[in-house]
Amino acid sequence: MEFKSTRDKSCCRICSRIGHQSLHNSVDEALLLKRKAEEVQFELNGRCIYLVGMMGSGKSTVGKILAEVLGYSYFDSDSLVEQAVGMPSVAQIFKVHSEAFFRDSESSVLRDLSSMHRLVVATGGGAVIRPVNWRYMKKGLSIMLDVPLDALAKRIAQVGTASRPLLDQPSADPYTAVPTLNF
Ligand SMILES: Nc1ncnc2c1ncn2[C@@H]1O[C@H](COP(=O)(O)OP(=O)(O)OP(=O)(O)O)[C@@H](O)[C@H]1O
Ligand SMILES: O=C(O)C1=C[C@@H](O)[C@@H](O)[C@H](O)C1
Repeated sequence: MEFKSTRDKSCCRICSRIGHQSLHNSVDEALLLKRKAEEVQFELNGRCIYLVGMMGSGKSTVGKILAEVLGYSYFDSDSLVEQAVGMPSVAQIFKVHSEAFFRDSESSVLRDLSSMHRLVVATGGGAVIRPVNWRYMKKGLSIMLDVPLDALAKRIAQVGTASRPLLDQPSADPYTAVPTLNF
């Protein structure tokens, strides 16, 4: 695969509006990730990749890049649960049913995925708390995205906590709530 340099004049005109350094950092990170994926492609031998990590740790962002480079299909397990339950959001599933109901459905989704090949799966932030989920994920390769809590809180604060059932409490702001989650 050929990588086109983005450090040309038109790129920098865009950067001058949205923050040159941060855009170049994310381009560099994506490029590095693509190169690493190419390196491990043949050793994977079709095994699935499960991305685990706290909410906002970058599982979807990284997962889509990995899937594209590896020629894998990308799935988000939260979205699959929403489809299976027939509800538009995790927040609604928690509210109408319960977290336990959501977790049961999440385990069924992971069980079904575990019999497949050539998938990159972005798991839900809380998928790691159930041992049975690890039994399913062990059939592939699991990768933890370990992001410092203050960076996570900053990312979550940028989009708000309304769609985040575990953080959407009257007293909770992400800077104090994220470190209290027991994952
Ligand atoms: N390496 C990174 N550096 C800075 N910001 C990032 C990085 N990766 C992702 N982000 C940003 O963090 C936010 C969350 O990313 P993303 O949706 O990929 O996380 P996630 O782990 O899939 O979240 P969730 O599990 O809650 O769905 C997004 O706004 C994304 O642009
Ligand atoms: O958005 C949220 O608040 C959550 C979504 C799912 O990933 C869950 O796994 C997580 O525990 C909470």
